[in-house]
Order: sequence, then C-alpha cells, then structure tokens
Amino acid sequence: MTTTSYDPRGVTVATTLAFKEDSSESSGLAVDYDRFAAHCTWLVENGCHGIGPNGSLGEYSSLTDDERRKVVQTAVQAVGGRASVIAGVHAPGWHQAQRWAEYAGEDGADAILLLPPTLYRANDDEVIEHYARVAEVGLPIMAYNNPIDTKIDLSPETLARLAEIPEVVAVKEFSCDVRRVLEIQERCDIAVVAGADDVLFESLVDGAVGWFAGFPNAFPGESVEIYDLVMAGKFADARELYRNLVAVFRWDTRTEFVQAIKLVIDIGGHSYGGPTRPPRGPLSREHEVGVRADAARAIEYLASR
Ligand SMILES: N[C@@H](CC=O)C(=O)O
Repeated sequence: MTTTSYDPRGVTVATTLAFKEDSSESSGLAVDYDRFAAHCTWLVENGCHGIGPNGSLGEYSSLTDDERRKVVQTAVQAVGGRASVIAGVHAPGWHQAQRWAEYAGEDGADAILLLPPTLYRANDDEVIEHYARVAEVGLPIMAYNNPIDTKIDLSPETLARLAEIPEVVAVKEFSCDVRRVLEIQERCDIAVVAGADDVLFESLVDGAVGWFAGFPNAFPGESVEIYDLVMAGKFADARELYRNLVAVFRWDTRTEFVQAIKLVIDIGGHSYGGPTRPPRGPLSREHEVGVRADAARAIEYLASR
C-alpha cells in the first residue's frame, strides 16, 4: 500500500549536482550542498513542479552512500513542500534499491524514480521482481525506461505488467520513440512522463502528462511555459518556443549530457553547474563549441521575444 500520494504532472527537473574544489577529496571535488540547495530553490521559484535528485544527471554513481542520502535530504529541505521530490533509487539489485527507497521515505521524498537493475541485462521476470520488491517500501514509483543507458527496454508490454503493481504510478519514457507514448496509454493505466527534452513537445501532444528531464535545470521558466502552453492547447505558441530551444535540448540525449547541461546553466549566468566529478571529464573543445553555439542561439531567441 502506498503511503503518500504523488502527482506526476508538471515539470520535474532531473537535477544536476554542484561540486566545489576540495583537496581532501580523492576526486578533488566535494558536493556543494549549499549551491545545490540554492539551485533547487531557484527551480521551484521559477515554477517547476518537481525536483528529481540522484539521477544520472545528478551523478549519483559518483557519490558515496552518505553523500547520496544527504543530497535527497538537502533537496527536501530546500523545496520545503513547494514542489514534489522524486528521489532516484537506482541500484544493481532490489536489496540496495529497497534501502535507498527506505531512506527516501524517511527523508521526506514524495516518490522514487527507479531504473531496472543497473549492472546486468535482467530479463522481464527479474525486472518485475525488482520493481515489486522495491514497491514493498510503499512509496509511489516512477519507472524509468532508459534503454540507451541500461540496455533494458521497459516495452509497453513490460510496462503493462509493471502497472499491475499499485505503487508503479508513472513511467519516465526515455526510449526517445514517441510512438511509445500512445502505445503505453493503450496498454496500461499509468501516467506517461516525457523523459527526454528533445521529444518533449511531441510526447506532451500525444498525452504525456509531465516532463522529467535535464534542460529545465537551465531554462526552468521557459520549460514551465512550454508545458503550460501545451496543456492549454496553445500548440502553435508552444511549438514556436520549443523549436527555438530544441537544438540545445538535443544535448540531453548525447553522451556528454551532464557536462553540456551544467555548462548551459552557467552560460545563463547561474552558478549551479560547474565541473563534473570523475570519471566524467570536461567537454572536448569541439563539444564545448557546439554547446555554446546552441545555447547562444536559444538565449538570443529568448531575449528577442
Ligand atoms: N538521464 C537523466 C535525465 C535526462 O533527461 C537522468 O536520469 O538524470
């Protein structure tokens, strides 16, 4: 039985995580909780409906257990009930994911985001078991379909099985196949959430009820504006705004998405981006030039409106 209610509608930010130089850390970078809290506050003040810490964009795999838990606690405290917090509880197996889910519940998260087992190619029965076991914790679950990174596809058929678990209330769809949005709705009664920025408009028009991805980190107000326009049926206005941002949004589905999104946050004049923690290195010169050019065009358009 779920212990909290959770509404997946609106714009949820897969938050980046700020680091600061610290020579006592083996990586040379310590989590900057103050800057992360300020980032969450800024996102909520700009209208975002949800904060999603500890996703791949939040570099969860480079965090210690203590850091990972403190990131969720920081987000919950910064948000202060003004938006929902959906904590990433991704793990190689359900024993660990259950523990992260328990911490998320104790620390005040509203829901959890859960990938299939992360370190091997689980079959469908193992995937269902993974979700069912984590569901025992009682928090609402957004399943995360990211076959690009995990090599496991939560197909509409598999989602229909997952949807029989009452705690599984939504899916963050990152297959980037927009045909899925309608097909999932045909097969099961869970909310579809657009999980990638560069299929956002198409997904919302086809019935996705929310948007949970990366570029709202850099453009929170404009992201909420696109979302609200689509929900109000003002498709031409929404498409105009989306078309002028989509070139930079495409970095959300590229290998360097974390570095790219952090750079665009910083280009926008906010200091919440900064470096990534190893093993992620800096952008190559070529990629940096590309990100800067796409961001400049987006910012120029926004300034001209
Ligand atoms: N893949 C990212 C979100 C991308 O939009 C994450 O899981 O944090």
